[in-house]
Amino acid sequence: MNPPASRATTLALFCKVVDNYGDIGICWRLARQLWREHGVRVTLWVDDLSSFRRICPQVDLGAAEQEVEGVRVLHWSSQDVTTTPEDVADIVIEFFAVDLPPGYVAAMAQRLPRPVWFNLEGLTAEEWVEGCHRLPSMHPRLKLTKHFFFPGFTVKTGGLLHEAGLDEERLAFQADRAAMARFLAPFGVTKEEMDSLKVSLFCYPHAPVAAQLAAWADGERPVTCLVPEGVAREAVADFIQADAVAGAGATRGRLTVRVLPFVPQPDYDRLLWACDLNFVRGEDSFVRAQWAGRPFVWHIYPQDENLHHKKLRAFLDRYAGGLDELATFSLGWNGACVIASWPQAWRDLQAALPRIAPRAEEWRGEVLAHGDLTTQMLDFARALGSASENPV
Ligand SMILES: Cc1cn([C@H]2C[C@H](O)[C@@H](COP(=O)(O)OP(=O)(O)O[C@H]3O[C@@H](C)[C@H](O)[C@@H](O)[C@H]3O)O2)c(=O)[nH]c1=O
Repeated sequence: MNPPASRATTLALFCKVVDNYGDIGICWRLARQLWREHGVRVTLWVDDLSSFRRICPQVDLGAAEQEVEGVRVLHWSSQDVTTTPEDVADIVIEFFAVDLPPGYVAAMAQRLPRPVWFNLEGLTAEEWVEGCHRLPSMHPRLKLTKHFFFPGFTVKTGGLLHEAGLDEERLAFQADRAAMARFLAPFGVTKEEMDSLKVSLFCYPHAPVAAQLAAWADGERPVTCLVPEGVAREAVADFIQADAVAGAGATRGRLTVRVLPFVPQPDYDRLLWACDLNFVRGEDSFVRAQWAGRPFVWHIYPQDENLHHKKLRAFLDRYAGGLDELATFSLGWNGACVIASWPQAWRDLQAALPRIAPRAEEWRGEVLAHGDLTTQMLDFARALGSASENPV
């Protein structure tokens, strides 16, 4: 899509990879959408190019500066950054409260008009975020104000990342069995496996994967489990009796496990769309599973003192009303309740899938009615800009 002819808004997005792929996954998604759909010139500062490359193979690991899909990417390898006020973007986003380079902040304070500054926070369904979304925080020394921006599920939050045209693309794909079969074939999925219950599996190492694989193997219905390389490595290797590398797989009982390569982000969406049930984790895959319109089980990122169990319950309270089988299974999957029998918990969940599927579609509509995160963020930035004679 061509950017508008007038001077484009500029935006700097600072991303530190704490671990795994969610931090860069979210920032990359946001950066691409800002450019493609809103014509915003984005500079993405990221400290870990290797993690970035796993979800976006075009990334050059050796480049201090590069352009990827219209986004300027800078390797943020040190806090020792010198920037002039003219080089500061109109909008500056720190992701998950990262410390911006002091030199960049000093230049922000000198820039006229001042940039709009956001701290983009993590996603939670808890109610308190509604009171914190859009709150200002003054810099203790400099003439700068930062605003908190909270993603979320309700009208009083900033919404979720969702690209224009995503639903049309997804629905066309899901309506085309041959397209789904063509997509899955390179991963070894056969015609027979297309007729089985197709499950994608993305979780943290502490999930009870071995018990679940056993429940599938001993279950009544054929299941094909597609698991990206590196996920639940030990349990998968035990099941297939071989190294869990991409291309490996085995069938035991009613279960076939296939190990997939880690795919680029757009293909991960297609994987979720092609499966009947998705196990997802963290933040970004959790949101993408919601857009897939299919039942999913969430493995939440673990936190100290089991704080994450509270967050999981807050989400299930919003999502899984009347779907006790899903709530119980999800709590058990996350160690938030004891499951007496995995095979039984699975049978219960499987029997409930036809009731969960319409809820997945309904939920999509409910959440999207409030608008997407990127548009809401830009609208807020513009409102702040015009209020302070600071047009963006
Ligand atoms: C499995 C797979 C995932 N992906 C992408 C989808 C997502 O953008 C990304 C995975 O990110 P997530 O689902 O968020 O899970 P995650 O666990 O990888 O990431 C995170 O979770 C956050 C809550 C934490 O704050 C982070 O520190 C981080 O741990 O990887 C691919 O592109 N290809 C693949 O094959």
